[in-house]
Amino acid sequence: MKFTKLHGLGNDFIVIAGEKELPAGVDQLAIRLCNRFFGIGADGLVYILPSEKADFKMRIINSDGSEAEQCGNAIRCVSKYVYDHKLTDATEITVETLGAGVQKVQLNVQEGKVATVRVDMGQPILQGLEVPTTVDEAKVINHPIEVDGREFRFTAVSMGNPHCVIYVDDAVNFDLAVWGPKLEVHPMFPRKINVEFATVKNRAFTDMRVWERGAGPTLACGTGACATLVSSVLNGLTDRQATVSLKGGDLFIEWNEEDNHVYMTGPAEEVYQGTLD
Ligand SMILES: N[C@H](CCC[C@H](N)C(=O)O)C(=O)O
Repeated sequence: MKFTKLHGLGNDFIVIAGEKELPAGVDQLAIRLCNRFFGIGADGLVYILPSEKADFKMRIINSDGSEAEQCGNAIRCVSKYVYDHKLTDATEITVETLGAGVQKVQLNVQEGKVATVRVDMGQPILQGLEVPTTVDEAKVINHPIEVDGREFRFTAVSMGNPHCVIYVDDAVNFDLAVWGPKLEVHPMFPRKINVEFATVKNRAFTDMRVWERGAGPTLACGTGACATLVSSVLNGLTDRQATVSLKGGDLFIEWNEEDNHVYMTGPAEEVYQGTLD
């Protein structure tokens, strides 16, 4: 089986194209292949599949074997793959995902290869029960949550997959490995949750570090960056366009007031191709 290793700001994926559907036992395959010592090593396993509604369909399996509804960095990697490997020559394509339906994607090509990608990530979902959380409010903003005797305040945003954004004094040095896993599985989040710790530097720039559901501490999270921007606007902390700076690099996020869609712009890179017996 052929695969291609790609990443978006260090959030890395094993990409497999050419299958008609997910193989049986894909959860166990993802766990095995994503293992950084006994496998290829990645944050997730991504399939490019045929779609009846879009040019391509993307399915993403986290390194713990759980399937996610959406993945911002992976959709940029998939978009780069299909252009660079000549599955399309269009620079505007559509990709179908479980969590956001058919998404428009713009490819910025430099010297014949995709350099950056601008993705329409769709409309954020803010109703508490739809994110989902156990909080039945139209918007869950700065809501208290206690874990191991410490109280945090979170804002809940779904981009098709669930996120809770928490503002801290120093996100870059925050103890992500202690608090991330505790919040990921908190009973307030029925389908677990991706946890973003953010520090707003000014109205156009936010530091953010992420503990991902099903993958742990990744270098970047595209949907998490979108959730962070939406949360920061809801909390009156940033404008509707801002840079979200992650450990692996920066993403430019816009929450358009006219169409209520969130747009994410960032890079995608191919590392190598391989084959598995
Ligand atoms: N771990 C996430 C999926 C990957 C999202 C992230 N890698 C991104 O770039 O959006 C979840 O279970 O919802």
